Amino acid sequence: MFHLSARRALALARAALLPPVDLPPQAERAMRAQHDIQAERLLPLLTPLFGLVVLLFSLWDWQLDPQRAGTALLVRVAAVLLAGAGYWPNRLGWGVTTRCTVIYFCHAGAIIVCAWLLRPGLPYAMGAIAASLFSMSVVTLRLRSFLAIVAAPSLLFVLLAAQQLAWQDFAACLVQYLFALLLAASVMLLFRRFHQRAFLLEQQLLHMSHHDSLTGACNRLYLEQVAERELALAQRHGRSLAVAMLDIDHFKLVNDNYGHDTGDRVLQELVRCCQGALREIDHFGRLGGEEFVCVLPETDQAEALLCAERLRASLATLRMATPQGPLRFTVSIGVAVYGPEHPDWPALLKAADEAMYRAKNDGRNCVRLAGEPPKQAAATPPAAGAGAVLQST
Ligand SMILES: Nc1nc2c(ncn2[C@@H]2O[C@H](COP(=O)(O)OP(=O)(O)OP(=O)(O)O)[C@@H](O)[C@H]2O)c(=O)[nH]1
Repeated sequence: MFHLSARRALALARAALLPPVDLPPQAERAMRAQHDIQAERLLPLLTPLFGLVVLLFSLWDWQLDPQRAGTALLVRVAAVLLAGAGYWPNRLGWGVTTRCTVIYFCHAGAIIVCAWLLRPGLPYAMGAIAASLFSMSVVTLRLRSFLAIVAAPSLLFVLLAAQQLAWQDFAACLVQYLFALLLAASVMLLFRRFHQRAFLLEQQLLHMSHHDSLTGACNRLYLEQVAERELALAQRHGRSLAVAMLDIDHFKLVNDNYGHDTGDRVLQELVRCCQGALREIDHFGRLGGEEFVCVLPETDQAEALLCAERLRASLATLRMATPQGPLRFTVSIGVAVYGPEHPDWPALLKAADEAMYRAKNDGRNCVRLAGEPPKQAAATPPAAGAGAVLQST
């Protein structure tokens, strides 16, 4: 039994000594915003809990000092009513810290004032006053906010204790209060550290579930979600949207002639190059194998063809060093533009796929547009030497 407790204490101490998590500022802001949302949801649920606590305190008041219990009850009820402004979202747009400051000031203030009013005095309520500090150590992840929340009730406590107590009792209460404050602040910092770790882990898991582990491009599932969202936005705002499907030409030959490792490097290099060539608002994902898709929001047909051609040309000029010498590869691209002929994601993807296969049939290393009449001039003429797309040079 003792052994278990010692191990637990050791684990706790080790957790407390965990090095701080170095979250980038943007992730730190996202974590705080996520925590604020959770805390905001929690606040209305606390109303019945604090209501019950007030009721129990009032019963205790009658037990301690029946003569002044009525006045104390009035103080407690007034505090509950005032605290209501913090429990529910209001039109003033108060943030979580402000709402917690109001709630804590009303409740802790009521405990302090009632203890001061009742005959046993403040030392009897030290346990409740100290315990109330800990409830605030989980509602914020910022030390500054925590100190701002507890500042006013702490000042009230010090003033009333100084007025009521003899010097020695005042000093003893102050030491207890400061000790509780220090512990509550440490709990808050520890809670923040655990929260940071959990957030970091969540972000890593999210990234893993959204991205292809080999290339780092979005995976099929995530790309579909993103594309559906972009399509809904395009539909709603009457904006254009295009999709380009890329397929590496004769990729099987790369694997057969250069090995799978080099094949993998080709896929990674393609993703790096395409991501570098696309805009921030574009999305690039791997459908599977050597097939990739670009979702291009706010892009019309002419822009999409230009973008696809730019990708094709920059990939065709890449030279990859391999043990067998430099390797170049090309891609065939099919472009489809959102419109009545392809009104949703599956239709758009199918159209881009068909256009891509037309590019393959037209000799590879070229761009084709969905819905383009077969006899019409090609959007991009097949590049020189497109028949033998994969070459060692
Ligand atoms: N190295 C590597 N190869 C892959 C991966 N996924 C699929 N492949 C290979 O990609 C090749 C695709 O070959 P095919 O579907 O015949 O297409 P292709 O050779 O590119 O021919 P075309 O598309 O007609 O130009 C297969 O040899 C697969 O094994 C991967 O993650 N890494």
